Amino acid sequence: MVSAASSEDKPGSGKRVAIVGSGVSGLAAAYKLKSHGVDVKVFESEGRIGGRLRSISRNDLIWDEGANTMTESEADVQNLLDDLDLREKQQYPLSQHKRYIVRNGMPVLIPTNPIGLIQSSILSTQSKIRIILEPFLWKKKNAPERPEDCAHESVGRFFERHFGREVVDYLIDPFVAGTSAADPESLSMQHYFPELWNLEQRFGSIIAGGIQSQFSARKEKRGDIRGSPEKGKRPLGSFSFEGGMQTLANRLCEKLGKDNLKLQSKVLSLCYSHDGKTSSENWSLVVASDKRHSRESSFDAVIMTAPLSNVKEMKITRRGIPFPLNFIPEVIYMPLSVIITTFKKENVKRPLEGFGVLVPSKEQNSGLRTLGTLFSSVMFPDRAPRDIYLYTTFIGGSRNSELAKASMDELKKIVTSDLNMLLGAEGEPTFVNHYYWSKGFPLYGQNYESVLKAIKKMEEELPGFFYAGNHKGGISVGKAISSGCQAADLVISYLNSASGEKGH
Ligand SMILES: Cc1cc2nc3c(=O)[nH]c(=O)nc-3n(C[C@H](O)[C@H](O)[C@H](O)COP(=O)(O)OP(=O)(O)OC[C@H]3O[C@@H](n4cnc5c(N)ncnc54)[C@H](O)[C@@H]3O)c2cc1C
Ligand SMILES: C=Cc1c2[nH]c(c1C)Cc1[nH]c(c(CCC(=O)O)c1C)Cc1[nH]c(c(C)c1CCC(=O)O)Cc1[nH]c(c(C)c1C=C)C2
Repeated sequence: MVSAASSEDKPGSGKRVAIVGSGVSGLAAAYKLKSHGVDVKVFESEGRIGGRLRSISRNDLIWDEGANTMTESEADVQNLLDDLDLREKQQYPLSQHKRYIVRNGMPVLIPTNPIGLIQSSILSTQSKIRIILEPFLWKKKNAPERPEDCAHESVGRFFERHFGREVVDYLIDPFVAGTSAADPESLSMQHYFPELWNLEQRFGSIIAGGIQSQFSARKEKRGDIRGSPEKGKRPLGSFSFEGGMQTLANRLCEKLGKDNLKLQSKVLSLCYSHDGKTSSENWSLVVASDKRHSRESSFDAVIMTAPLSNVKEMKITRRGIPFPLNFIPEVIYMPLSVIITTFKKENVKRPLEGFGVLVPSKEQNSGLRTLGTLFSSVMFPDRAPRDIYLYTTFIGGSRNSELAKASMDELKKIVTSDLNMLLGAEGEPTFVNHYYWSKGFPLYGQNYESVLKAIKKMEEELPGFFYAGNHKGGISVGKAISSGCQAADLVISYLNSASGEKGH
């Protein structure tokens, strides 16, 4: 547990760490370090905390313009929620397992078990048979032969080999759109679905491998539950908080204390100056705030959580010599618009219960142009008055990157038309709001290996420099938290190490 450290075993006492970025990874790292007695300072370029957690309360409505839900598969997340006393604020969506994919212009419930799959109209009989027979029929002969080709295989190609094209078009394409705004051909299988990629490496068939590893995971879990009854009782699945996802960032910030946070403070440059005598207080930062530049000195370590595209713009010097960042590759980001609409319930003729609906690329032929819509007020009834539906619709991603930056008027027309076709929403929405993310998510594409290499190079060559956030190990909120906690652990070991210089 993060808060378990007693005052005697607080190894970080008297040490100072700078954290760049107040997204969930930076805040989680700062909180963990503070719990270990480290003096932390978080620098945030914007005038608000949370980064891609961004909830708005207005006009009796609550909505999220960034992440809408999160999961707690990572132990770091479970510990953090316990420590922050956030359990009573956790909100589980109603009927969250009801999720829909559009086929022939109409939402179809996604099957959640083999019988459901057989009964579902989402796939042809041929594809269903192919899924059932995958343990026997999967095409090893089509698998890339050279390990390097295997490492570069796309998500689309991988699933096509195992299940055929229709599964890619009607299950994988909408799934990756709904979890990364990308498309199956651009994503790297090894990096986007590492567990499934490993299953193929180990078992060949992903169905047989999946069943086998689920079986062992259940056995392990039964052991865990016996040890910790509290955790075993928790409902599985995604959740948010009263007031939206921002509640998590706000609680982290409260625990950190306002004095440890500097808003509107954009980090422009970092300087590591080891004087050869002490291994501490070697880092200083130049920060731009209110049109002034100031130097913030005497940090023992730095955790960088700003997107790599922002890091690339920073200047770093090491022992007085510029440390050029030209080895950082160009990261591709998914642009995305998030559009909030509300409709009077009486005007929505075919409302659906559940989490939301995803639109496969192929369904653009039916005239649909959105990526998907979350049924926000159906999931969380306190997000809108009782007689209103609030929807959160996503437009853009790799499928339609230009459309992501369309005007509010154009986006409103698209959303109104799609919700009319999918849910029978009639007339104009009673409220519209729009937020544009020019760099919504980093793409875990074919060049992702070079992204990881660049992060490793910075961490190896800059003593006391650590990188965390959604460019490393996964884009979900849970993975970003975990990445922040892991960076905090590495900083604690670094501060503890006798030399304090990771061998430099
Ligand atoms: C529209 C959208 C929907 C999403 N939905 C979900 C979802 O439902 N579930 C889920 O699990 N995940 C979701 N995600 C992903 C998830 O929200 C993010 O991956 C995660 O919040 C990223 O956290 P982070 O700390 O790594 O980065 P960020 O939140 O991006 O934080 C980085 C911070 O660094 C700051 N910064 C940048 N440059 C500087 C600088 N030079 N100096 C100081 N500060 C700087 C930025 O302002 C920012 O606050 C969604 C993301 C988006 C955009
Ligand atoms: C249609 C576009 C999008 C929707 N949500 C997002 C986009 C781009 C963003 C997003 N949503 C989730 C994540 C985390 C991914 C992860 O690696 O865990 C991100 C970046 C959560 C999520 N959303 C869906 C799934 C299956 C998940 C994983 C967690 C869970 O199972 O709850 C599906 C989904 N996303 C959207 C809709 C409408 C939808 C399903 C109907 C919107």
